[in-house]
Amino acid sequence: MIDIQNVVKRFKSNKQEITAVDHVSLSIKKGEIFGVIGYSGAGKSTLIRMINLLETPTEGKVILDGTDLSALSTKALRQKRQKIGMIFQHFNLLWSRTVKENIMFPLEIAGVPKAKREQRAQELIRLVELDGKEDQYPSQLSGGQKQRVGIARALANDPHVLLCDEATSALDPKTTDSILDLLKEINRRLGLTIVLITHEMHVIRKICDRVAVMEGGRVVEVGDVTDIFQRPQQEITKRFVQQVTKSDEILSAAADWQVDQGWVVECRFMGEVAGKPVISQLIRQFDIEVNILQGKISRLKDSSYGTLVIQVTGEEAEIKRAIGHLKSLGVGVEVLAS
Ligand SMILES: Nc1ncnc2c1ncn2[C@@H]1O[C@H](COP(=O)(O)OP(=O)(O)OP(=O)(O)O)[C@@H](O)[C@H]1O
Repeated sequence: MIDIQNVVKRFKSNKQEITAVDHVSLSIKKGEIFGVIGYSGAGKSTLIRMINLLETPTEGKVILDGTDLSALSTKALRQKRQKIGMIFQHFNLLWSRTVKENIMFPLEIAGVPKAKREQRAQELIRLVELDGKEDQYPSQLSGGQKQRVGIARALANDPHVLLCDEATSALDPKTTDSILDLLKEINRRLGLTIVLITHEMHVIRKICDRVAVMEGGRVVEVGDVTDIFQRPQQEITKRFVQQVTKSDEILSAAADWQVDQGWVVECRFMGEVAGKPVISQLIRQFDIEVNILQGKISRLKDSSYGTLVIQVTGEEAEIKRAIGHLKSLGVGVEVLAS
């Protein structure tokens, strides 16, 4: 659906050259929610803006539904862009227009007749649950409601792809969740492909099917969200996963855990193994004691993921055997202190 092929973007400023995106290749499937995560300056915005050619790649190609975007004439590109909706961190609404007028604006540009525009705007207002707000101005709306207008406007021309540029970064956690639920619902109902960029693993965890991790302009890791949570490879990915799997209490307690007694071990459960009485079996099978220090269950888009921090005491060789057994069951194990 979206093929990003060896894309590079360099910016020249003050005689300096910055490589914002450095040889990135990604293949995004039709109907999936694909997330790109990275810290500030990683190149996420530049990358997502190359998907609709708001930024032109210095090298490489972006192929959308089989069409090389950079090979299109200005007119053909404008038409193609109507099928790529975009929403932004700061909503980018027209402040002098009402909710309905904002939503009708892209239809006006596309030359859709007035009656049809009105009808479509009403449908979209219902979809994003803004009934009753159609004649209000953006300044009269909450942040979440403004983003709902942004989403409705982005969907006006029935796009195949929705690009989300840090769409929830300006919102509080509860509103963030309601906007993420809406995006998930739109993806499910309309089969829309969604590409989002974020610096929050919570966003990836809640709605994405796959994720790419960016650092210094490069994609350093890519995979299914469930796999990335279970087996993060790169240091940066591990840090992002920790954002949601390790509570602040675990992180601060980790510094204090004493090593004088046994080992402190973090176990990560996902899928089938999460439903099994693994710890009670462990105590029965091995000559060890287990003390539960912390536990947390996180919901992913379609599954759940649990972390449990335990203190294991006993003979070192027996602890090692018990840990080996946990690993053989598919439990992710990390020794935090020994
Ligand atoms: N128009 C531009 N001119 C010059 N440098 C730019 C331009 N746009 C981005 N950059 C630089 O490219 C690098 C990547 O920026 P980009 O905005 O894509 O990163 P990001 O991951 O989206 O970060 P943030 O979340 O802070 O926006 C940064 O070093 C940035 O300063």
